[in-house]
Amino acid sequence: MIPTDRMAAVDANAAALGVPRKQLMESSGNAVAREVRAVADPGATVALVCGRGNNGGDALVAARFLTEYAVRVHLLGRPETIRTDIARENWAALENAAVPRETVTDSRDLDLNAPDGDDPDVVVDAMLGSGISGGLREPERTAAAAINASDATVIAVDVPSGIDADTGDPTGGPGGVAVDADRVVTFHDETPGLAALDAAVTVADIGIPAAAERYTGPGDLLGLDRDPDSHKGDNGEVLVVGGGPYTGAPTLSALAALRAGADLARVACPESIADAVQGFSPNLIVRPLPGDRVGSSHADRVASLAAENDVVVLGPGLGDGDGTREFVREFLTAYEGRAVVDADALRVVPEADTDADLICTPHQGELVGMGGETAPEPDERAELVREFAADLGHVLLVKGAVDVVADADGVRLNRTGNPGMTVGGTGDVLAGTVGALAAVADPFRAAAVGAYVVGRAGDAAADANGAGLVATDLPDRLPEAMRNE
Ligand SMILES: NC(=O)C1=CN([C@@H]2O[C@H](COP(=O)(O)OP(=O)(O)OC[C@H]3O[C@@H](n4cnc5c(N)ncnc54)[C@H](O)[C@@H]3O)[C@@H](O)[C@H]2O)[C@@H](O)CC1
Ligand SMILES: [K+]
Repeated sequence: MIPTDRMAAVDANAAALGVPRKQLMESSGNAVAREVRAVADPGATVALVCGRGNNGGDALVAARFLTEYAVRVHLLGRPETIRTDIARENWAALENAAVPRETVTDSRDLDLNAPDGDDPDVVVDAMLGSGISGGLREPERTAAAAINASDATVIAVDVPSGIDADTGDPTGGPGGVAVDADRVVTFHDETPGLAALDAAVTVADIGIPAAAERYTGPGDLLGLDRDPDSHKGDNGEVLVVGGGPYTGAPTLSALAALRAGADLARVACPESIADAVQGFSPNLIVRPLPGDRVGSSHADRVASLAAENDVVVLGPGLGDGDGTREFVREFLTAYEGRAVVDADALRVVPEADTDADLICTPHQGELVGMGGETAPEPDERAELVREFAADLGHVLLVKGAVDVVADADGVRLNRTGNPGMTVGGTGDVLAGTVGALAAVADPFRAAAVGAYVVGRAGDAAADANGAGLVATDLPDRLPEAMRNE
């Protein structure tokens, strides 16, 4: 089962892998034609009712595959108003091939009958699919009533028009108008709502590469755009807790969080390094903690700072003193929010008793230090990481030439990035980036997208600086890396 928004991401990832939407539409249309053949013999009459989006486009393709049937294509609206290039191209192909078709501008005029006046044997509902919002409007609304009044076998493309593919409920609310389909032919994977319908569902493989789902890609960035009406704070406030033996690490995390879209980045660090951190950038808000190491005496203060933020990034540059471990343990025991845990804070996680939602970002050595297992081959490693994530009850992002993101339910692999990124500090950039993303997306997605965009930023930095890239090259390249194109 795959929710509609995830399907859109997979679709865009497939395009990036070289399988564009038009090719998928060809396979979808072919699958619709196969479904028609399964219910009606050659010579039967088939009415295809097409909307002007890609759902309609699927049926325009199907019409080309149904040469042995008496096909009639009904387009709801004028051809010039078809909304996508690929659907328009498929309409043009029908026109060129003189396939029987008509445009219906007023759906009260929609006549599904065959030329002899008989009911068609099959009606294909391709008015609206996953692009629907709200209840059916005209002309689709009246057309849906005409389809439901017919005695034909009704085959819906992707989802019955007027039904929410994720819930199975009418998009117009209880009692809303929707097509009552006998059969549904859907693509790649079933959306959760289809199981609730009283219709036979066929899931057609349309040739989306498995890698489009398993690997991160540009589709994973869809839906992360900032709401134009948002106010300061709506896009995330991130608290980085770190520093002591190191100054650059918490600074890099905080700067990356800002470049990844956070509205505010605060750094809680020992006062011994507070001026140095502030000196890196006036964009940072520094909260000094007494002394030169973070220790358990700071747990209450950090807990109250954490409460003012959406996400905590715990660990960059903290070091591994005894008092530091105690601090991490105490903090995690009390904290119930979201946190990215990195570096020396990681080894405390397996023994911590916490209700927090954690995203742990170990490299493979740190993973082993936490009690996890690794393997050289990515798929085998992915399964080991998934099992360990399930044991921990947290999201894991294990860094490597291929990054593995896992929780109890799933795995995503990431292959952006390059060997130049083994330089110090890139992990701090990643932790801050994931922190910013975790303020606006669920933890698994934040980890997957974070790995993807930091790798992309690293690839851009390597283009400019080769193997001489340094971690400070990365944050400024994040905005470009997060652009979905
Ligand atoms: N991987 C994929 O995502 C694939 C999708 N395909 C097809 O593409 C479909 C999605 O295409 P689109 O995104 O173009 O969306 P639709 O074809 O569902 O149509 C969306 C358009 O309908 C209009 N609309 C929205 N809500 C409406 C309402 N309540 N009443 C009347 N009109 C309304 C809007 O103007 C919108 O642009 C899928 O359902 C599937 O059939 C396939 O072609 C191949 C692969
Ligand atoms: K449909």
